[in-house]
Amino acid sequence: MSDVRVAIAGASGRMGRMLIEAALKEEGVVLASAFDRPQTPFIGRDAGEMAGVNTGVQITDDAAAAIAAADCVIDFTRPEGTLVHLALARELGKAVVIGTTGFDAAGKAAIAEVAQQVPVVFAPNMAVGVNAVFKLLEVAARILDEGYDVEVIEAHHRFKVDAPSGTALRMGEVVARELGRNLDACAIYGREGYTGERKPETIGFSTIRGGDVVGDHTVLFAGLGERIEITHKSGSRMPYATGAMRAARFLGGRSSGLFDMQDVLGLR
Ligand SMILES: NC(=O)C1=CN([C@@H]2O[C@H](COP(=O)(O)OP(=O)(O)OC[C@H]3O[C@@H](n4cnc5c(N)ncnc54)[C@H](OP(=O)(O)O)[C@@H]3O)[C@@H](O)[C@H]2O)C=CC1
Ligand SMILES: O=C(O)C1=N[C@H](C(=O)O)C[C@H](O)C1
Repeated sequence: MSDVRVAIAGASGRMGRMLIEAALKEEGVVLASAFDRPQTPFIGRDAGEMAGVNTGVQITDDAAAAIAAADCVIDFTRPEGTLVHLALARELGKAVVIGTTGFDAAGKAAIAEVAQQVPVVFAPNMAVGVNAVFKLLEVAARILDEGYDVEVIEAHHRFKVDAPSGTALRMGEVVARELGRNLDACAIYGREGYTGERKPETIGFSTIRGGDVVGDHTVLFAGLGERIEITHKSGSRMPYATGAMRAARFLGGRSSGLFDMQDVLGLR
């Protein structure tokens, strides 16, 4: 199979930098372009500068030209930016890997619609370990289907803008699906004041924000007399970035369709 030429959106962001580094290392992937918003001070600088590498690819503020130069755009930015880049990818007939979290229902519907015309991987967490945890949660929920309260706890760095994390929400969705519940109806996002006793069918979410925590997620199944905790801790952003490269390679040769990392990793 031929190399996949990737365009990195949000090139100077935390994930953008990591994605550039991963693209330079990953076999079968070529860094075609990198772009960011016009106001960032990194426009015109070499995409590898922050990793101490000269790539010959300059960060541009011309998203359309950057996407046109690639087979696949990899986007970890913000929902509003991703939707603009997605529309450009559709016009230009390019594949899209979306790692951005925090979409509302309309944003998710827009992604599904574009995926009818171009291939898209859309996943809140591209790390292999987290995707393994999604499978472990299916098994745990099937076994612990009665008498256990489900709580999802996540911690991230102080700069994160959405809560709960996309990963925490997906964990809640996975467990709710296995338990035959609808997450929209049973989720409790934080508690305060006189809450009354916990309702057994609820799935609670707790969010911690602080310092430079890369990303920790725990799903707690709490029964009377025992507790089971399934935890994933990220020590680096590189597993997200290498997962995104796998996703870009997975899309090579596909003409349309909406996929997630479970598809990419063959875990479906
Ligand atoms: N799926 C996964 O595996 C992972 C997903 N994420 C998600 O990726 C996203 C980015 O995270 P992170 O890298 O930490 O964020 P950063 O804020 O560090 O980077 C975001 C980048 O996108 C740019 N940007 C912001 N708003 C827009 C916009 N409206 N249009 C175009 N570009 C924009 C920023 O530019 P500027 O600096 O000018 O604001 C910046 O370069 C988040 O949604 C996060 O939850 C993160 C890690 C893993
Ligand atoms: O913003 C982050 O940093 C992360 N965001 C993703 C999420 O919202 O789940 C993935 C990871 O937890 C890091």
